[in-house]
Amino acid sequence: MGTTVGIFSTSSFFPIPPRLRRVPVRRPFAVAAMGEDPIREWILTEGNATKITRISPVGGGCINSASCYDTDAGSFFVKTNRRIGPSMFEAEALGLGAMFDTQTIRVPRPFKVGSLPTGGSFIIMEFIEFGASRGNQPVLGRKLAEMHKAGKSEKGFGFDVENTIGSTPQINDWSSDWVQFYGERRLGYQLKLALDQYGDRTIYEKGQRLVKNMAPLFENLVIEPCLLHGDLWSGNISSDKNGEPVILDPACYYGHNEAEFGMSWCAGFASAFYDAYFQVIPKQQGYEKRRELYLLYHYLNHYNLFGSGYRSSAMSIIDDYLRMLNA
Ligand SMILES: Nc1ncnc2c1ncn2[C@@H]1O[C@H](COP(=O)(O)OP(=O)(O)OP(=O)(O)O)[C@@H](O)[C@H]1O
Repeated sequence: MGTTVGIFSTSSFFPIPPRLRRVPVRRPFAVAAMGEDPIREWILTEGNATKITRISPVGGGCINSASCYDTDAGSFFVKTNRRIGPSMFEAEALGLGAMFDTQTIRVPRPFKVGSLPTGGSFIIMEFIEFGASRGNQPVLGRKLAEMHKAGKSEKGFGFDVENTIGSTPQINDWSSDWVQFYGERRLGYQLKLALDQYGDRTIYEKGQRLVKNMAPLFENLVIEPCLLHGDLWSGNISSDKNGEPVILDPACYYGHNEAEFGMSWCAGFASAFYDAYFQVIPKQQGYEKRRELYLLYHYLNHYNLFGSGYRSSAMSIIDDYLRMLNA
């Protein structure tokens, strides 16, 4: 039988919503399957279903296999990965759980993470029926800002676990200093990766020069750590059947709210999105000067993940800043 990941092992951590709550009545065939299939086991016990009526594949993801489990207690969304242990899904569940707890923007509620007996891991979460539209931009902007406002951290900048941005590790060790955190754990990590995997000394050295000289971009700012989705691009933004925005597949950490716009080059945010956002959290002084700095992390990550097509975007941002900062 697959092991379960400690903190997700009881329904009290992610209690089942009333819609899905039922007294479990187990059938003999369900008992017979226990232990061989921890997904089925959870759904038929803590998931409060007595029978699974249909399992259908859900397309769209690149990294994992996804399915919808229809049951007499509602539907569950399940992702499995046959190669990777549960730490990746554990990080996803912690991120989803943190966003869910803000009770602001809609995210799928995570229920359970565990290992598969044949190797690999799984995550079970709330199934969301998506609508046709990508959602209302002003509502998305307002709700995202509300999440940023509500998601506070007492530990500073970082997150309780490492997670991934695409498939690149994202280091989240806590820090009380945002400029240091962003310089070392975000830009510095990606620059080192480019040096190690491509031998790209030019981007590494110029990028490090920027990191050492970027403090003036943050002068006179008070930066409160707030909960970020961390990977907010159009593929991770949807809407439910009522048109409410939904955000998925996060790489959460507590950071400067402006860093959330780092993927704006492929997120399709309209001006109505930004207007609504800044009505809840006003723009800070110097926002425009930092915009490209926050894009840089994601361009570097794309360079590291997908190759040289993204190098020139990253390099020209670095060069522009070095000129602007006389560094
Ligand atoms: N909670 C959910 N309920 C219903 N459908 C979902 C839910 N979460 C994701 N999906 C759908 O399943 C598809 C795959 O999910 P996801 O994108 O999280 O997969 P992945 O392989 O983990 O990630 P990636 O997109 O990075 O490859 C998505 O395109 C989305 O349409």
